[in-house]
Amino acid sequence: MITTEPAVLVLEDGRRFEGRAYGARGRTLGEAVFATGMTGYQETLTDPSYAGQIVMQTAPHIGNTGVNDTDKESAKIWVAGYVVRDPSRVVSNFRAQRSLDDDLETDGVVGISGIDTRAVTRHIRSAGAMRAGIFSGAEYELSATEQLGAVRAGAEMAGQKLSSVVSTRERYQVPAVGERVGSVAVLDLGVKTSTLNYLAERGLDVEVLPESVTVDEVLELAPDALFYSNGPGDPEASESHVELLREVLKSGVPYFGICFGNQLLGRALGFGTYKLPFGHRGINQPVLDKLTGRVEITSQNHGFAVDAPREGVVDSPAGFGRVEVSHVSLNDDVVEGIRCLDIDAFSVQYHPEAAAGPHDSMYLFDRFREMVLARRESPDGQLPTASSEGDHE
Ligand SMILES: NC(=O)CC[C@H](N)C(=O)O
Repeated sequence: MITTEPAVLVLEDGRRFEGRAYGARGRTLGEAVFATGMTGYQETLTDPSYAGQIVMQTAPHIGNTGVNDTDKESAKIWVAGYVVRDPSRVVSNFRAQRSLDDDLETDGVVGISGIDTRAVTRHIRSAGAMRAGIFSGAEYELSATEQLGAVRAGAEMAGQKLSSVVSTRERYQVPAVGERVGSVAVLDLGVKTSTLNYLAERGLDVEVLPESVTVDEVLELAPDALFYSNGPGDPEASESHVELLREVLKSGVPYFGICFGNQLLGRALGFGTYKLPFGHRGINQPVLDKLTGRVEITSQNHGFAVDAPREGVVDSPAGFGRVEVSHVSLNDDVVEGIRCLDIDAFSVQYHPEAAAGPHDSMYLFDRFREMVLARRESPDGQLPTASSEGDHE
């Protein structure tokens, strides 16, 4: 229900933005970030990579089409908090089952509306993503000093390991659809439902594994391929997943990673990762595929990036052979993809499952399928063929 109850968004640098309570009431803390997608709020909210973040939508009208059970990318809303300008007073869509406000409340997500999201975005764009808090209900009554103190006592995103918060507790399977190509072990670091479906639709039997799985457990499964999903947190704090990846790569299993999985491949290869000032979050981020010269409009949600040379082929500092940056952001030249030339491994920094977003990057799932097929046909290490590389849909 849209109310006039007050709420306040407090940034760690002391800025305060007064608004109205939205969703659950109370206090929430997290990293304030902005997302520029004009559609797809439900997919954004249920993307586990947003755990620990207070997400602000730059699109002014949110909630117009309500929510349904089919567009969820995971079991619940993961954002730590939600900031919008004008929540829709009416829900109007034939697929709507509930209002967004209902789900925010059910999932206990504290939000705020009536915020000049443009002003906050401009501020974050120049000052950088920072810790923030939303205070409503009884928490609104606290003094400004107490609220700011709470925000400043909150955890910084840098250094946080959040995979165990979002990962599945138990293994589960998604069976291959159509002609079976092989099996893929998916390390669930915050995986989205669409990703699993796209892998299964490429003929892969999907085995989803908790993030705490050991190397031996993965190798025991003898998967035809390994996949690392997107996920929240700082890649630098995920050393166990980097170690796991190194061991599996050494055993020759083909690898594809997206977003967090790109950062972890970067680290496994021996490159560093660093925090971007305010990150890339939205569904119209232009990326150049250097291999084909094509530009993709991509769906993105990341605050960290891989530090690797943009030009040419370099040796992996960790001894995995030759590597090249395959994709770059056309906005700021950030590394958006990595390709290994001597082992079967590649990854992208964006979300090819495009939930929400344009489907330009779907070819990457085909590229992965080709890689798995090539490896099965020539177990001694056939690299993907040139024809599969340019296989855009
Ligand atoms: N969507 C993701 O996988 C995000 C990766 C990482 N948590 C980042 O913010 O950069």
